[in-house]
Amino acid sequence: MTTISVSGGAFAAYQVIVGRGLLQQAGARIAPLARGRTVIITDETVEAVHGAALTASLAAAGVQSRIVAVPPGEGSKSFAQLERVLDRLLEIGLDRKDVVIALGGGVVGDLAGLAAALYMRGIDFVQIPTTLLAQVDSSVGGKTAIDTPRGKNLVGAFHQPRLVLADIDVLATLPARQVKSGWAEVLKHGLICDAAFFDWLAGEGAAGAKGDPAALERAVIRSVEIKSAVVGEDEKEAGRRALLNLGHTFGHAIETEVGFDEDALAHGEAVALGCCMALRYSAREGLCSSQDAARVEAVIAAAGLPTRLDQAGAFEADGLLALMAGDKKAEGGALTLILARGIGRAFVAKGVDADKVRAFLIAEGATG
Ligand SMILES: NC(=O)c1ccc[n+]([C@@H]2O[C@H](COP(=O)([O-])OP(=O)(O)OC[C@H]3O[C@@H](n4cnc5c(N)ncnc54)[C@H](O)[C@@H]3O)[C@@H](O)[C@H]2O)c1
Ligand SMILES: O=C(O)C(=O)C[C@@H](O)[C@H](O)[C@H](O)COP(=O)(O)O
Ligand SMILES: [Zn+2]
Repeated sequence: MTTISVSGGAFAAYQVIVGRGLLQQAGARIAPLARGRTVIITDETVEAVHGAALTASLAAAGVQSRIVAVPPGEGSKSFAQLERVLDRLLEIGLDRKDVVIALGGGVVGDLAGLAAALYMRGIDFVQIPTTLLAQVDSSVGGKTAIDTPRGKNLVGAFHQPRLVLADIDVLATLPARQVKSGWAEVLKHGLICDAAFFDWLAGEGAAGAKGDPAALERAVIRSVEIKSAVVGEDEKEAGRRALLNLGHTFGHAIETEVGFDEDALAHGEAVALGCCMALRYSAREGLCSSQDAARVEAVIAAAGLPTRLDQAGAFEADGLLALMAGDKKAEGGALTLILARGIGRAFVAKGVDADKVRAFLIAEGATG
């Protein structure tokens, strides 16, 4: 069992606990936070697989719980599901002392976190992430959001959880494609600031992408260490936190163009492709070596993730560029990209020349 503390800035410090068998201990760990009732927000798939274990654990610790389940998938990060969840919380009659528990992947965490941020102007919530992606990334740091047809995560709030329980055992039921998708965000953390971690992920640690629990546990711990240090320094993305967006300016635009259809392209797959594009753009601009860009592509491909635009579909350069200009990091219409001087050496590039990006997108296979 490893405990990582997330602290800094204006938010109350909290613990991320990573280990095995944590779902069964969840009731005892949540009981000190839950002065009244809890509502578990989950999706229908996760409810069927892990809902009973959580409710039993809460009941054994004397904590009352109700379940609100949304349909699985990115489509639930919507105004419609947010309204439905908030209405259910009102119907159940939660008060400000009660606690929301997000049991699920990044979709559930982002939606439940936003509902908790809005409900009575903000109540406590606990994250129990059940996908690799949610354990290494979305459950930590307090970004909550829904999508709109105009772009990813454009409506949201910063609302930090009170506790995160990352149980490696729950990943045993995760489909292989979802493990790989989460692996993309793990690789991203190495690419941002830890070349030695990236080397391990590319070698011995690569077993994690195939579901090896020991490799997964190490990958979750190191990812949470990296992410929590960044969030502690810069909760609201005034500066350094934007590094966590490596691969996302390209990736989010591509996800939006495919209509948030995760059967076509899951978030982690878009991030994998986006990281390859960010490294290739960096190499094209002479910022990093083409060998580094090629190595990143090879490692990402070996993990079974997409590396080339045509693997995600057919795109128009201007459509992608318009979405990138509407990204939350853009300032006064000027593009911000996360680029790299090498593996483990990402940096925030502001005021990136849109004409150069357009030419790059065409070179990547988008139509002009
Ligand atoms: N807030 C953040 O900082 C942050 C960070 C990264 C990603 N995200 C967001 O996270 C979302 C993607 O999250 P995701 O990849 O976890 O997808 P997801 O939440 O849609 O989960 C993927 C699928 O796995 C199923 N599932 C979840 N846990 C399972 C388990 N243990 N066993 C079997 N099936 C299980 C779900 O029902 C779903 O069908 C995107 O919307 C992305 O924008 C947010
Ligand atoms: O926590 C962050 O900060 C991140 O950028 C992590 C990303 O992996 C995640 O997908 C996040 O939701 C993207 O944030 P956004 O601000 O670009 O919507
Ligand atoms: Zn992401």
